Parts: sequence; structure tokens; C-alpha cells
Amino acid sequence: MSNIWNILDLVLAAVAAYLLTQVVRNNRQRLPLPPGPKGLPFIGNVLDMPKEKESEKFTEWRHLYGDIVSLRLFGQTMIILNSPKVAVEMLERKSSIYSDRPRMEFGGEMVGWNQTLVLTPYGERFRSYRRFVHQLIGGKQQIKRFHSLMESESRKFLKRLLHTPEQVQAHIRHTAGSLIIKMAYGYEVQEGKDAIVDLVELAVDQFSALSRPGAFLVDIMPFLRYVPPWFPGAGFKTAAESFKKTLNDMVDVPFNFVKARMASGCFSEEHGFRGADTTVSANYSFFLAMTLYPEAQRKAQEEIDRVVGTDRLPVFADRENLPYVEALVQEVFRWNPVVPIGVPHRVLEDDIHAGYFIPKGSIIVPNIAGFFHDPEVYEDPHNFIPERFVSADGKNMPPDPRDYCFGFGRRICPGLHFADASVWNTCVTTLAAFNITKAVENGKLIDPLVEYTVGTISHPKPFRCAIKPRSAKAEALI
Ligand code: HEM
Repeated sequence: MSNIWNILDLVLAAVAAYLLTQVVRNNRQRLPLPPGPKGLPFIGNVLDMPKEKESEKFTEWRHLYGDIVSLRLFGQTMIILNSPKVAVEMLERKSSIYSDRPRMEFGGEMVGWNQTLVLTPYGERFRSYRRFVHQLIGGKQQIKRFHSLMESESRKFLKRLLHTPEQVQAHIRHTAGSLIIKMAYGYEVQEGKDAIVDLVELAVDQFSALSRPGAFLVDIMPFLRYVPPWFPGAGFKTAAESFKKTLNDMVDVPFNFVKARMASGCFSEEHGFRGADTTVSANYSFFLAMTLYPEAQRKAQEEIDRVVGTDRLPVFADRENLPYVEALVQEVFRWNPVVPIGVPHRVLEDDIHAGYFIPKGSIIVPNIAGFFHDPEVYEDPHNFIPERFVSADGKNMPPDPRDYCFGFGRRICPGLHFADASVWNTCVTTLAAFNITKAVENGKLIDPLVEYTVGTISHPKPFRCAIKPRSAKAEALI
């Protein structure tokens, strides 16, 4: 008899537990979604989503609705995080449920980027990719192995600038591509045009275009994937095929090179890693800032001359003695961030945050550019002012932009130490060797516009500037 009671007790306990979870769940679902623009029946906020300058629109919504804003794109909930505080609370403190990526029908499934770390769903494959990348470039110590490579690549960069300064953007791209490919595969990039660098650039540009939230309708309505190619509006299928070929080539061509090198017994140890080419944007922003803000340039050069002297170029060992240059690099990362609205995360379970219901499967977008352009945190945010990061006692400074510009939680950019070192190195060696000023045309100074491209990775639009060696001595050093 007592056995039957024990079993009954267990059954009752299980039923009670089930009912309790249902009550909690129903209560959760009764909590409101975060506020946001109203939207239309069925399509929701599709028409509210900006086609460019997303960050500015998200900031407008911040003023209307607050730090957490929700949108609905057909049946998909999107949550915009408008302050670093909520981004840290959700994406870092609750990272065990906020670290998935949305399924991107176009870029992920049709083109194949879901096979790379950036779009890999949260799970075992994600963890093993991260472990691997972490071993290679995960900490400042690991990056030290690449300091001499970065220093020698930047010397080549200075030479290219000296000969063809008007091609600065191409030189930045070439140097960044060359550095990453050399680090990953031990492949020596050719001067001028190089097939592998071109492939990496093309693939990364395509990724940038296709990974914007809502960039392709098929991301919101996955069934469109099955419309026949001749169907009106199905041009995205041809585009997917072409993007897929670029991605496959980017993987296969260097891989085949490595295989051939291994067969011939001359394979360098830094192999097997593919990285995104985001440092290009930061470095080009640096040139734009130096063109527009001569006073910041002059102060940084004065510091370099005083600390390093003019008989040699700066090296990584000088870094800690150059606080103004450090502040200038921080300002480069803040002024116009490379990834203005991050890479979207996806939440794996229902959550309640700040009294709002965040449904499982919501796409979470941190408004990084919005954080950096908040005048309450960074005074006069659209101007380039390294002084905001300089303080005699290291107190009362705004947050270091490097705490946020690389994303959050378990998805934080694994290339952040590499990127920070390589951008610092480009800035400091260029400042030591060259003066960057406005270009002159028909006797008139040309004011470059501060305009950026649309896409996950945002680049300054091409602009003109003049780049000349600071002195005969500097030229001799190059
Ligand atoms: C200025 C330079 C860079 C910036 C601003 C930047 C920024 C970012 C951001 C915002 C994310 C998304 C993080 C998130 O989801 O919360 C990311 C992801 C990623 N970045 Fe970077 N990045 C830079 C350079 C690099 C470099 C040099 C590499 C490789 C050497 C790299 C490799 C990656 C990878 C593989 C991911 C995907 C990580 C994942 O999904 O788990 N990045 N980056």
C-alpha cells in the first residue's frame, strides 16, 4: 500500500511541477514585449527597417521607446539593444542562452557561410572552432608571435605609400589581406595584384552585404528559396550561386596551396585559419581622421618624436610609452565603428529582461555605433578627439571603445587582439613616417566627406588626401 502512495506522490509531484512551469510560462508570455514602432498587420515592421544608417534609426527609437526596442519582421521578433549596459547584461551575463546566430537563409544556407565560425550555430562545432581560433590568436601573448610579421608587413606598406600614395586604400587592403593570409597559411603575397588577396576581399565584401538584417527577403520568408530561378524577382538565386563560388574558392585556393606546400615539405607553422578583413576599414578611417584633424596628428607625431626619436621607426616595445597614440587608436575604433550594428545573436530560450518578455528565437542586435555616438557618454561624439581618452590619473574617462566594438559574450570577436595590434601598428608607423593632409586641386584644398558604406562591415567611402614623407630622414627610414 505504501508503495502505491509513494508512486501516487511522485505522480502528483510531477503534475504539480508541470502545472507550475505552465503557469510561469503563461505569466512570462503575459509580460509585454519591449516597446517599439507599431508596424502593420502581417508584415509587422518590415517597412520601418532602414535600408542604410540603421544605427541612426535605432538611436531615434531609443529616444522614443528606450534602451530595449522590439520589432516584428513578419513572424520574426528582433530586439535592438540601445545601451552597452543592456548589451552586457543580456549578451554577456546571460551568454549561455544569448550566443546562437540567426539562421540566414541566403548567406548561411544558400551561399554556405553557415560552415564558417561567424554563422555557425551555438553548439559543439561552434565550441571546437572557437577553441581552435583561441589557441592561435586568442590572447595578447599569442599575438606576440605575430609582432615581427606585422612590423615587417607595415614596412612594406610604407614603401608602397611612398611610391603611390594616391592608392592608399588599395595598399591598406593589400597589406591587411597579406598579413592574414600569411598568418593563416604561410603564403607570401605578391606585390601589386594577388589572386588570393582579391578572393578574400571579394568574399568578405559579399559577406558584409548579405549579412545585414533583412538584406534579402528570403531571410524573412525562407520558402522563397524554392521558387524556380525563372520566377520574377528570383535573381537572388543567381546571386547566391555566384557568392557561393567566391566563398568556395576562398576556402579551396589557399587550402590547395597549403596542401602543395605540405607535399613539398615547406609549410610554415601558422596555418589553417581564415579571418575577416575588418582592419581595412579601421585603417582607412585613420587616414580620413588624420586628413580632417591635423592637430591630433601633430600631437601624436610630437609624442613619437619625443619617445622613439627620429632615427628609427616605432615598434611594439614602444607601445606602452605612447599614451597619446593609444588614445588616438581608441578614437579610431570609436569615431566610426567598423561593425556599426554588430553581428546579430539569437536567443535560444524564452527570457525575461527588465520586465519584458524576450521570446525564444528572437534576433538580438546591439547598436554599437549608437553607444559610441551617445553625447552623454562621449561629448561631441561626431568629432575625432583623442583627448577624451587621455587623463593624468586614468580616472573620469569614458569607456574604452574596444570593450564594445568587438561584440559581446561567447561570440565576441576572436580576432580582437590581432586587430588591435595591427591597427595600432599601422597608425604608429604611418604617423612616424608621413604627413597626411588635405589634397589640393586647382590651388584649392579638398575637404573629404565623412561618408561610410552600407553593410555589416562599414568602410569610409573613397576620399582624396595627400601623403608625403615627413622629412628626408623619414624617407630614408622607409
Ligand atoms: C577592426 C577590426 C575588427 C572589428 C571591429 C571586429 C568586430 C567583430 C564583431 C563586432 C564581431 C561580432 C561579435 C558578436 O557577435 O558579438 C566579430 C566576429 C568575428 N570576428 Fe571580428 N572584428 C575585427 C577584426 C577581426 C579579425 C582581424 C579577425 C580574424 C583574424 C576577426 C574574426 C572574427 C570572427 C571569426 C568572428 C565570428 C565569431 C563568432 O561568431 O563566434 N575579426 N568581429
